[in-house]
Amino acid sequence: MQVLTPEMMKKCDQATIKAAYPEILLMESAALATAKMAEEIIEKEISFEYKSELKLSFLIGQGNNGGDGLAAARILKNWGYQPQIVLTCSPSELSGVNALNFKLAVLNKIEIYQFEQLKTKEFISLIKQSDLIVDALLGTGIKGQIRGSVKSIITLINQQLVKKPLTLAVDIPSGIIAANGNLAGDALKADYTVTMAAYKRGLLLYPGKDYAGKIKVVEIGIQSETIQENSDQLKVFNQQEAKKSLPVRKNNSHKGSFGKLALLAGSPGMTGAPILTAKAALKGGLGLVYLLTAAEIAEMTAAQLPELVSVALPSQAGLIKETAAAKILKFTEKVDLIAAGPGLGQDKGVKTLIENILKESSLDLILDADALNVISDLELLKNYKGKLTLTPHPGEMAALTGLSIKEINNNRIDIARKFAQKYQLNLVLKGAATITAAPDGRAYINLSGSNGLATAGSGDVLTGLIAALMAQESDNFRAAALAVYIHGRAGEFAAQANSDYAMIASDIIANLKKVYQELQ
Ligand SMILES: NC(=O)C1=CN([C@@H]2O[C@H](COP(=O)(O)OP(=O)(O)OC[C@H]3O[C@@H](n4cnc5c(N)ncnc54)[C@H](O)[C@@H]3O)[C@@H](O)[C@H]2O)[C@@H](O)CC1
Ligand SMILES: Nc1ncnc2c1ncn2[C@@H]1O[C@H](COP(=O)(O)OP(=O)(O)O)[C@@H](O)[C@H]1O
Ligand SMILES: [K+]
Repeated sequence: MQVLTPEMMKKCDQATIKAAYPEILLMESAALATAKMAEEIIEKEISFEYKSELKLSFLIGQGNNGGDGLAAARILKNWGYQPQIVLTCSPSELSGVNALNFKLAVLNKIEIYQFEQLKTKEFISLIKQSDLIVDALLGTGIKGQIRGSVKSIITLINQQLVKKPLTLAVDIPSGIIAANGNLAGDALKADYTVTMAAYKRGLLLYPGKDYAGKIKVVEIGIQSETIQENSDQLKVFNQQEAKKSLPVRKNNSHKGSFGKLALLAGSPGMTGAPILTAKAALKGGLGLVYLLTAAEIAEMTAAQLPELVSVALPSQAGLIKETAAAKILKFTEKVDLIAAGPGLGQDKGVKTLIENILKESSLDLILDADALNVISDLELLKNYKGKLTLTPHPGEMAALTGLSIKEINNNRIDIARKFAQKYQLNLVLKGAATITAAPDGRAYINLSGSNGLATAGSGDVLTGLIAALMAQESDNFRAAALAVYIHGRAGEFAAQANSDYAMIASDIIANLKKVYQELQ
């Protein structure tokens, strides 16, 4: 499912209206979907005897988001509810379809208040008594910081209410910038968001994602072709996408059919990282892992994971020597892909080693952690003969690009995509709302995961999973995106069993089986 910017959404609306779909009808569809969602929430969350006893408060802004709210209030009134409306402007300031929907609300005898004419105490009391707030103050048309009555309403609710009533946001929580998920000063937190036609970027990026609650995308009459034509190949990776992408395992197979991985990882003091990566790769369905590691720890790592084949490499002070490059390259002739980085350590030797692999190999190659940290010549990435995948967290991405971590997180979608296209590689930009970007411009925002994944070794597990899925699926980009999804979903299961606080990276691996069972 597509993810749009406000400009793309506007183009979709305009194209639909131009193709003979009257604007009022589009708004009515949005309103009907909103009313249905409100009713679903009421039935699920509130116990009541009569619909008419429920207090449904609609906060209405001056634009089309407010228009959606006005029409939804009227539909719910017709279904037997008693909605009330708080308007942020005077009725004379409404125009077009919004003015028409206001007239219809009046005709349907809905109780209407103008915010400016209410005393603060009256407004607070009205909100406090509400069973459900429908937030139709601002949608994708927000410009600048919140101001005027809209700002007063959001500030009053956020500052004066200890417990906010259940809230349904129309299209996007008011105050969240649809283009990037940032706050326009402040925003109204929702428990649910009903969003029209497609996801908006701001619903999936932080802090916006924290304000959106449970999101439902509803169809309002905009054709999927119109959305395709006016979007930019950015999609969500959700369970549906994961089910579609899960590689089919052949029965007539042997361990070679599911891939042989050369994992270049580990150093004394960081013996856990290669084990986590290797274990995740095997548990992810890969056939065979060779751990190529510093001589000092080869035996010890092999003892930790009996399924592993450990290969000792010449080392100096615990770090693999650059002279090991020839041995590694020779060894990799018998594998299908290479993953390098977890716990590898960093020095001049490691840097030369990674550079040599980039110059000489043509296998599928995944670079993570220390293997990323030692890269200084980005041209080596561009010129790599095989298919390359990088898995930086924002700190590593900052080092690669010269941008700050803040800049990366503020614009993670576009930065990841540009980098992937410029250097012709797959890029997994990790962190909450992980982006997977392909060399050809495709990109996914991952929807699974929880803050429990922010734990030591979690990234090592992801690298193993990416290797496992790449070995089983021919489209490396899709494999990486699927691995990110599976990692996140296993993290959700791990958090259910242990809590976000008490889960560790091994718990992610332990829960992979549940994800595979769910997806099969
Ligand atoms: N035909 C369409 O374009 C459709 C639009 N839809 C709805 O319309 C919304 C977009 O409508 P609009 O483009 O009218 O924009 P909005 O309704 O999101 O916001 C524009 C209004 O908010 C005010 N405003 C903007 N920034 C503000 C700020 N920082 N502080 C206070 N007030 C501010 C403006 O003065 C204007 O009145 C969507 O989110 C969706 O809910 C849906 O009904 C589907 C059809
Ligand atoms: N708050 C969060 N929500 C969801 N996923 C997260 C969060 N924080 C981290 N992650 C995920 O956890 C993993 C952490 O990887 P990384 O930063 O490399 O950690 P480490 O080096 O400790 O293994 C990544 O997949 C990242 O996307
Ligand atoms: K809204």
